[in-house]
Amino acid sequence: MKNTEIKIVDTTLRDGEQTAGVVFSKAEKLQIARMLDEIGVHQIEAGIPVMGGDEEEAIKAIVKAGLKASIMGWNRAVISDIEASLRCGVDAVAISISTSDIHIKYKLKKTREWVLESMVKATEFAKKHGVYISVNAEDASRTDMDFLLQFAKAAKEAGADRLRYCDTVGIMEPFTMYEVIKTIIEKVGIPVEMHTHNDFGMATANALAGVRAGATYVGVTVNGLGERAGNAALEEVVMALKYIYNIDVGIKTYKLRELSEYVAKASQRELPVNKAIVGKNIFAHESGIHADGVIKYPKTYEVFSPEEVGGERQIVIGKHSGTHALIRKFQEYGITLSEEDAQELLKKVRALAVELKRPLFDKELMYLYQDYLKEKAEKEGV
Ligand SMILES: CC(=O)SCCNC(=O)CCNC(=O)[C@H](O)C(C)(C)COP(=O)(O)OP(=O)(O)OC[C@H]1O[C@@H](n2cnc3c(N)ncnc32)[C@H](O)[C@@H]1OP(=O)(O)O
Ligand SMILES: O=C(O)CCC(=O)C(=O)O
Repeated sequence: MKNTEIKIVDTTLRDGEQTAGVVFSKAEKLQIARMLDEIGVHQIEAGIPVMGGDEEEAIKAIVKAGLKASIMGWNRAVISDIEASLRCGVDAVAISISTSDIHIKYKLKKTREWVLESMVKATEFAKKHGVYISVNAEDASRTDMDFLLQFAKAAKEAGADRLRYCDTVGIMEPFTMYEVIKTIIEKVGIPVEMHTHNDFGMATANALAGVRAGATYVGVTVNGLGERAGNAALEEVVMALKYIYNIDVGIKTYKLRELSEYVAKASQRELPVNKAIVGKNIFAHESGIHADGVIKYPKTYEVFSPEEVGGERQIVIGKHSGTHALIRKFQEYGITLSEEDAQELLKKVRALAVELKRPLFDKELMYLYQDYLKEKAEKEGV
C-alpha cells in the first residue's frame, strides 16, 4: 500500500479533551496543535465551535496559526453548530449524528428518517460553504447495517467527502470490523475514517482492521485520551501501521515522546511507565536473558530503536539480572569484572533487590562491589 494513502486525523483537542475531568487552556490547545502539525498529522479536529467562549477563541487561534494541517470543527447535524464552525474559519467540518436505534430512540427521541434528513440538510449547508466534510455516524458499530449503508449513501450524495465510522462504545473486535468496513467501501464507495474507542482494549487493533479493509483515515488521540477508556492512540496507530502493516504515514516519530509528555502534563493524566510506544520503561531491560540479548543485538527484544520514538534504552540491574548485564554495567565505570566476580556479586544484587523490592541504583552497586572486594580480601587473608 502506498504510504500517502493513509491519513492521520488527530482529535486530542476534541475527543481527547472530552476525557472526564480534562481541560486544556487556550495556550495549551494552541501548543498541542502546533506540535501535532510539526510531527505531520494530516488533520486536527480542534474542538467544538458551538461551545463558544474559550473553545471558540482557541479554535480561532489555531486557524490563525497558519498550520499545514487541515483544521476541522466538530458539529452536531445542526445548522447553527456549522455556522459556529464557519465563523471560526476552519477548512473542514465534522457533522455528527447517531445512527443506532438505541441512540435514535432513547437519546435523540427521533426516527431514522429524522436522522437522515438532519444529516442531509446539514451536509448540504456545509457544502454550499465550500468546506471539507466528514459525516460521522455516531454509534455506527451498533447500527443496523442496511440503515448504515443507506446513511452513508445519503451522505455521499449530499456532498460528504468521507464517512467517519464511530465505534462509540468500543464494542467491536477486529474480525467483524474488517468485514463491516469492507462492505461499506464496496457498497457505497465513500472514503472511510476509523474512529475507535478502547473500552475493551481494542481501539488500535480495530483501527488497523479498518485500514486493512480499505479505510484511508484513522482518527487518533495522543496517549489514547478520550471518552471513558479513550481512543486509539496516535503513537500506537502510527508505529503499528509502520511495523505491522509496513505503512509509513510520514509522521516524525522521533517527536512522539515529547508530544506525549506535553499532553500528559497539560491533561494532568500521567503516562503509565509501560504505556505502549511512549512509556518511560518500554526500552528498559532487567531480565538477564533479555539484557544479554539486547546488549549483543538490540533487535532481539526491541522491534524499533528507542531513538525512533524519542525514547532511550536502559539496562536495569535488579533481581532478574544476569552476569552479562552486570559486567557491562561495571564496564561503564571502567571496572572489569571477572566471570567469578560477577557470579558472586550477582548473589548480593539479588538479595538487596529483594530486600528493597526494586532495582538498584549505580551507587548501590558500587557499595556492594566494595563490600564484595573487602570480603574477598579477608577470605584470601590479604
Ligand atoms: C460521542 C461524542 O463524543 S459526541 C460529542 C460530545 N461532546 C460534547 O457533548 C461536548 C460539547 N457539548 C456541549 O457543549 C453541549 O452539549 C452542546 C453545546 C453541544 C449542546 O448543549 P445543549 O444545547 O445545552 O444540550 P445538551 O448537551 O444538554 O443536550 C444535547 C442535545 O443535542 C441533541 N443531540 C445530541 N447529538 C446530536 C446530534 N448529533 N445531532 C443533533 N442533535 C443532537 C440531543 O438530543 C439534545 O437535544 P434536546 O435538547 O432536544 O434533548
Ligand atoms: O466523532 C464523532 O463525530 C462522534 C462522536 C465520537 O467521538 C464517537 O462516537 O466516538
